[in-house]
Amino acid sequence: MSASSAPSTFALKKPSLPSLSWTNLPSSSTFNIAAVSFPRRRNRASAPVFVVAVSSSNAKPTVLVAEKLGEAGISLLKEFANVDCSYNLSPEELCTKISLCDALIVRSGTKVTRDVFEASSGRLKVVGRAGVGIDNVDLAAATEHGCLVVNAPTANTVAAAEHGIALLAAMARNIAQADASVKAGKWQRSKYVGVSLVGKTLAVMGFGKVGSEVARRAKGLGMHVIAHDPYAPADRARAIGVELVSFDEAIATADFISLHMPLTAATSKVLNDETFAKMKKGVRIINVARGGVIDEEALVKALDAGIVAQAALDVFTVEPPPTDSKLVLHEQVTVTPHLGASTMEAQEGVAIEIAEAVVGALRGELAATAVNAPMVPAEVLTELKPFVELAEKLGRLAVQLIAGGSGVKSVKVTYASARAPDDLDTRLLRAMITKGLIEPISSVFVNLVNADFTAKQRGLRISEERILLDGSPESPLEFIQVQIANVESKFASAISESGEVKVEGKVKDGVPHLTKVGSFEVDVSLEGSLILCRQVDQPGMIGKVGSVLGEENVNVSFMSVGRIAPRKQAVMAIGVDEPPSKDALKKIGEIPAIEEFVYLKL
Ligand SMILES: NC(=O)c1ccc[n+]([C@@H]2O[C@H](COP(=O)([O-])OP(=O)(O)OC[C@H]3O[C@@H](n4cnc5c(N)ncnc54)[C@H](O)[C@@H]3O)[C@@H](O)[C@H]2O)c1
Ligand SMILES: O=C(O)[C@H](O)COP(=O)(O)O
Repeated sequence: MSASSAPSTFALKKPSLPSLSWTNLPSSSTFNIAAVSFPRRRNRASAPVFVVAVSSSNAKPTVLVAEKLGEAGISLLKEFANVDCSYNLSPEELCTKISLCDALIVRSGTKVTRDVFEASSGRLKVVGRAGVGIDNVDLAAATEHGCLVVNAPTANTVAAAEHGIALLAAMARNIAQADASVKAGKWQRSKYVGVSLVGKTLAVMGFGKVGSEVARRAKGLGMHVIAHDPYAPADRARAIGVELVSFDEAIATADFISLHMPLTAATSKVLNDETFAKMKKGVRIINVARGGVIDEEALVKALDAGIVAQAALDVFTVEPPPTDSKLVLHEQVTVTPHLGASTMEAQEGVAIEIAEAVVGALRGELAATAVNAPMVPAEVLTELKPFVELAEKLGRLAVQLIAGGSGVKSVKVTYASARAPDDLDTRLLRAMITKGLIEPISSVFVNLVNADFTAKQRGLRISEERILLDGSPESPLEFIQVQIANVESKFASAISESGEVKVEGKVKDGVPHLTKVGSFEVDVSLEGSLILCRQVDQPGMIGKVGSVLGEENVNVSFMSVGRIAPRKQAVMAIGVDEPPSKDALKKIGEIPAIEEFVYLKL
């Protein structure tokens, strides 16, 4: 943002004439913010979408691909961006490179830490995780830096499930150990007698995409499948003949336990000394989720004690695991080097999925796989579009009405709608009001990803209220009102009866309109910029102001007067296409009946 941007607010109270006070508010036009865009949908018309806000410059963006990505994905990226494929970067090298990149694509091998976001100095707008697990990305830091994180959650599901089944079967029949033995010149047929799968109970821990595919396949092998997942709907499990059970029941009854939950604070080391002790003696464990869900030392002990007969592991707490890892070297353990997603088909699919998500996000489009932004369904977004504009403009107007020195701390937003509260998702509107409130007075970039965080960080409390109106629920909202408490206004008429700076607006024919300022009713479309004047209502006022602007070649787009009563005080709202000069504003202030006025940039 340029510190020398044109003054954007002019405020004057009649008694302070002629000492005109200008307040320099940074103009959003000096930074490229693609706030929220509503692009044409390619497909998945009703798929959930997420809102992104990106575009740091007009030049071609640069995408750093830090781990091997399928060719199809690289080609897609190259159509839109400069692509830098640099693999095996050290953390320091990554931090150095990142300041020149708009997007970063990684798999599970790169730690995208807070240091990376800090080193990017705000340029990094999207992190694409070419896969599912995002435990290698510091999501809190990404959100704080307004950086969108997208993943590719579907393309490797089948590959991971197939790998789980491959490990299950290989472990049960000692395939890896027997293979090594034959290659070592031995023929140990009695040593490698396995166990059968048919009729055995498999507990699937985490009944999401991979877990349910594993369950489906295990049923095909004749296994009895149960699952534990506190968040999975029972009917989805029932539909494939799987019973959802408690954690304790799952681990106590299973002959095989297959792990498919994400690594979170709740799942970290969920298999530990205590939980191994509750398992059936001779249980077999498969892990293609994340190493951290098992306490690896406890697993070694459980293997040695015979509680766990065998384990088959694709993932480890530290990857690669130490070469002297007791777990990896254990005779009863089969290991693979995090190969779950590594099929040709999955890698091609993941590369395309992530390249599309990253390019879309860089274009400011809606990303269907955002991880750190709230989900807003496509149809809701289309309907909310004009209200999103209204919300941002009301925020912008409200904050520009505040007198310099008044800290904005408490903002109340009221949404009036004939729709039931559950039918109105206000997260997007709140984010845009926050953007409108913060951006004119700071250099912070606000988007849907970081709006709530940014507001909190600045001590800005935004409370929301919904008013349920009678009438047709066709439109999602009748009006939005923004009130800022405990502040002084540079335009006294903007203060409501209850003492807050208040602006209210609605959408008419798809265009946002300002309909109330303080307690004055106005009606002016929110396009271009706005002059608000308080005057004594009398004939000729519109003409006088209009001719000052006309002389300056400033085009008036809209004008409306709201008054308390004829010949009493009135507020005139004038929409202008061009910013009036200081001189023109001074002349307006000098019109005798005008008591105060303010020029506001939208
Ligand atoms: N080894 C690999 O290469 C590979 C490949 C793909 C996925 N994965 C990993 O597999 C896991 C599952 O991936 P997915 O795509 O199925 O994810 P998903 O989000 O579709 O499913 C995860 C499921 O775990 C459930 N869950 C969350 N907390 C739980 C808890 N405390 N107990 C039980 N269940 C819980 C969730 O409700 C969800 O249904 C992830 O950890 C992912 O990173 C690994
Ligand atoms: O979470 C995932 O998608 C898998 O663990 C795959 O990770 P990878 O992309 O590093 O193979």
